[in-house]
Amino acid sequence: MDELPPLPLSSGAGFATVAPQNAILDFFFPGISVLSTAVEKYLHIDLNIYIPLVMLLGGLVFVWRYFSDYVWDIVQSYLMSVVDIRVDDEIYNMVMAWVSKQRFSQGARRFVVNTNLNSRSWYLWRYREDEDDDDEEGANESGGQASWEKKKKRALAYTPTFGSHWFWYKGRLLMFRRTQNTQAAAFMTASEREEISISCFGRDPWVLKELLHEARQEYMKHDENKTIIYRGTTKSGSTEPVWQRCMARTSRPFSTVILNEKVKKDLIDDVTDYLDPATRRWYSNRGIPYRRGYLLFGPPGTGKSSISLALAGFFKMRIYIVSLSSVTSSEENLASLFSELPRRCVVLLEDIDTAGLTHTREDGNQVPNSDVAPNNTATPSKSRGQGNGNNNNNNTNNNQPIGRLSLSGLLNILDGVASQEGRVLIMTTNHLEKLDKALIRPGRVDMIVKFDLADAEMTAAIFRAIYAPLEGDKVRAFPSPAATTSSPGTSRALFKSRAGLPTAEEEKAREAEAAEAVRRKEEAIAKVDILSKEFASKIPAREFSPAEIQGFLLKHKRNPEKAVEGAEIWVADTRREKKKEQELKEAQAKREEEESMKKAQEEEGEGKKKKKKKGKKERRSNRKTSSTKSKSRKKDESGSEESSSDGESSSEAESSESESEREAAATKKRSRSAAAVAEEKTTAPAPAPAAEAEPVVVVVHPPPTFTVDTDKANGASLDAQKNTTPREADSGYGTP
Ligand SMILES: Nc1ncnc2c1ncn2[C@@H]1O[C@H](COP(=O)(O)OP(=O)(O)OP(=O)(O)O)[C@@H](O)[C@H]1O
Repeated sequence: MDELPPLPLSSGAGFATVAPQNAILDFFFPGISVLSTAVEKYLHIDLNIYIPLVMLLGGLVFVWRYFSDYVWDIVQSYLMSVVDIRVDDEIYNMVMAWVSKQRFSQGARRFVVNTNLNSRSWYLWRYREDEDDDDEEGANESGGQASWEKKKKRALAYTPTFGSHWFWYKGRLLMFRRTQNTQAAAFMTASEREEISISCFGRDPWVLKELLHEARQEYMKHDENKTIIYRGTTKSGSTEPVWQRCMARTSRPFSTVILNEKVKKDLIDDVTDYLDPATRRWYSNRGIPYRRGYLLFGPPGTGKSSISLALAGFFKMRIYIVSLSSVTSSEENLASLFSELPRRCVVLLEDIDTAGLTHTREDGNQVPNSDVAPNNTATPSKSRGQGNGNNNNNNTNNNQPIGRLSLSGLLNILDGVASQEGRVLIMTTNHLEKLDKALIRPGRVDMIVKFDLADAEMTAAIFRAIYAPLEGDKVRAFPSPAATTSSPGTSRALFKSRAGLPTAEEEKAREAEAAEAVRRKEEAIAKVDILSKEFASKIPAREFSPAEIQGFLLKHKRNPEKAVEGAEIWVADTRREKKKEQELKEAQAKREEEESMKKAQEEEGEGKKKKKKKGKKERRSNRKTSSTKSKSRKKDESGSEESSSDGESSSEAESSESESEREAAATKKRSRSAAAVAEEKTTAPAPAPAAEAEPVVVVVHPPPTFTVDTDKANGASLDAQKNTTPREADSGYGTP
């Protein structure tokens, strides 16, 4: 066996025998010379001849690593088109929905799985989670079970993981790139911290635009027959105002909002006319701002929001809702929100009465008599008059910002020079009388619609709307003789039992089944109609809102007879509850009033105390000066004493006499001034003057009867003060 050559790096002598290229290789790849010697010895392959090749490859890799990014940037900049997709825009959801359906996405070996593909970004938050897909499977099943079934059926979505992914679209090679933004703020959620882009070779990005358009179209299909609702709010973690997409609801048919038919028709006709492109041209030709405003007013729960949603759904417009009573509705925020509105949309301004007029929705109850009126003509003068009358009270501080929104600010936002044209503005209020005239003048509000508590007709209509069978409803058989005498061959059970019969008979049975369904439906409608009248007769007119009645009916949603039975009890219970609520409210208001009065009196008392203290100080300093004066006078007198010792006793007596005289005079003076103060107090509850706080006065002129009544004193009622001596006032305020 041949002897192995000495290890190249084991000793200084060994190192000297190693070829120079091996030494270099060993430097970069330790142990390579040992390996090459072993390979040469046992496999008879000389690795040394490949060394230049290996080094060249290594060099190339090294160079590529440094230059690939640079080269790629150049290729992207000059030879490719790229679209970056923002995660905080709705297009993110559209593109991701599209991508998840592509083959390259479904076949990816490394992927991200989601139950919800949408951006978790602030403004899309909750999207789809709260959609009412009640037309999907499982809707018939009851409550929680149905939603659980629905969740189980919801498909998982697979999207490619971070990195670059190539795919073909319309014969072009495109690249989908998903990267993580490491510089994004830490509070952002995972999906907010990612960035996506799609690129294609070539300088014309038409293929990318087509892809985006297709993604959008597919996505929009989902929103067909839905009313998409946005709410004005602030971005999470900041004060920046944004429109947050909060829901996509199945559009509400107009027929489900119970309102005077003429009013409804007028409203729809007016909006239809306004949205007509010819009207738009008409406005612009005449230089009139293309805007239309509607004011819906009435008590809570009478259908104002419902009709706004129905309008938006009917005209296939998005609805943007902002409540003026919310904390976010400052002037700047509102202006910013309005500037971001699309051209064609419905803007719903809720609680407009809070705009610089009042804080609460509870007080005030006057409503005018009209149902609907073009603002410039038919609004009843009574309502406007009353409104204005009240306004006089409320509007004294119209332009004072409440919260941070002033009336003038709101008016500017609504129709200032910078405000959007083309939108339908709907304002709602519970208190029309509290609105400023300027806010509802024609141009801002072109139609006023009144909503009222339910009358008998409305109550019956609500009943019918809830119980009358609709398309797709399972019709419950009402117990009636007709139902029991129906042909036995037409029953569902019999139909099932004949399932295997020849086609003609089966056809016949099916027709009979359909006829039976129609008969049942008609029967149910007739029955519900009778019950609705009975129900309406039990509910007092104009006492309950449609929302309240609907709430009660929903408790018996599958049993109209029970609803009719329980109506009277419900009326009595609700009245009792309302009364209790009213009493509680009044007691609360009274308590608050008393507390505020007490506070005011305490503050007044504090003021008096301070004045008294000040008076005392002044008097003390006065006394000091008078005592120094009398001392100097005494000095003079003692001087005269020295000159005639005979007259000592007489002069002493004189001085003591004059002293007592002086004191008596001072006391008289003080008591006179105290009396004057007491007299003064009978006309105005002014704080006690300094003299009355003088302890000497209390000692010299004690009141004949004296009771300490802190309540009275604190109350400082005029009558009490009339009869109080200074002492009483003192004790009342705690003077020792
Ligand atoms: N006229 C109506 N027709 C049909 N449903 C109504 C009507 N009024 C109220 N409802 C029902 O009552 C509920 C509340 O109605 P809605 O929110 O539209 O009232 P609102 O007048 O906007 O109340 P608020 O002033 O408190 O905002 C809804 O579920 C709606 O279906």
